[in-house]
Amino acid sequence: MIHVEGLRKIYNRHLAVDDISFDLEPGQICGLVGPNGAGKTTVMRCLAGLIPASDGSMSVGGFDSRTNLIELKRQLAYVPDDPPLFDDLSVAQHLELMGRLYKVSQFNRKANRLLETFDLVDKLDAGATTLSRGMRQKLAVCCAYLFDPKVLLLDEPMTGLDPPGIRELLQSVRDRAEAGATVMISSHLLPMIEGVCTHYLVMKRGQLRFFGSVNQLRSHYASTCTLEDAYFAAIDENLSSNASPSPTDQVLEMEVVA
Ligand SMILES: Nc1ncnc2c1ncn2[C@@H]1O[C@H](COP(=O)(O)OP(=O)(O)OP(=O)(O)O)[C@@H](O)[C@H]1O
Repeated sequence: MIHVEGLRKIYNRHLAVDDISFDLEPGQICGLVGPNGAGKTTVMRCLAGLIPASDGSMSVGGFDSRTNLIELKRQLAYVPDDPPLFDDLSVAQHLELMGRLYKVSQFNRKANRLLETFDLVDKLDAGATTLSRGMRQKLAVCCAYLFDPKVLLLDEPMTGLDPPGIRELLQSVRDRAEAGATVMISSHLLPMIEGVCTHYLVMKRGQLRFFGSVNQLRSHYASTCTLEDAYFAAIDENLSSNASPSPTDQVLEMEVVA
């Protein structure tokens, strides 16, 4: 469902994502983890077709980003960590807009169920600017879920959510995956995503430190390790034996060579 090969992203002179490759199938939930600035959001934004990759190839649902970007975008929903809502629209109007844009069948049933799940029924007529941080996040998730995308890219979706909201969100991710969606969820809240993910992608300074299933993670690092243990092992791993320079060094070297 998601195929990424050799993805690179250079912002001006900064190599933010360096040669990342991975594949995800329907039903898989991939935790995208790594320290601040690792490149997680950049990977998601490239995959969502919001920013162009500098190199590499990507496809979603078989649609290549270079030749079929519009179809690729139709396959997925991207929920950024600070959802851009429309100031002038209410909660209900956001959902109606999404419903019309994506020609959602059984709109009322789906919208009502989402509003109940994410505890937004009381806020139906509230304007976006009057919503709390967590409510904005919940509304963005509802908008994403409404059209049943095949791929969900959730960037730090638990930020601002209360404990019931976090529980609902994680359960909804499980339900969506069970129904066949492919989910990528970036988070720093490792214990919270640990019970949900089937796969992990660990990044540091633009580079891929680990990609694989939960079982592969366990056998790679230690059979009893937690995600947090594996995370620290992966990001602390000394790559110098591969003589792999840091991304910034690589950009500078490229410039010197040029
Ligand atoms: N628009 C931009 N222009 C220049 N550099 C950028 C831009 N966006 C991100 N970067 C840089 O790219 C690198 C990766 O950023 P990114 O936001 O993808 O990291 P992240 O893993 O999502 O971080 P966090 O966990 O803090 O959200 C960082 O060094 C960041 O400063």
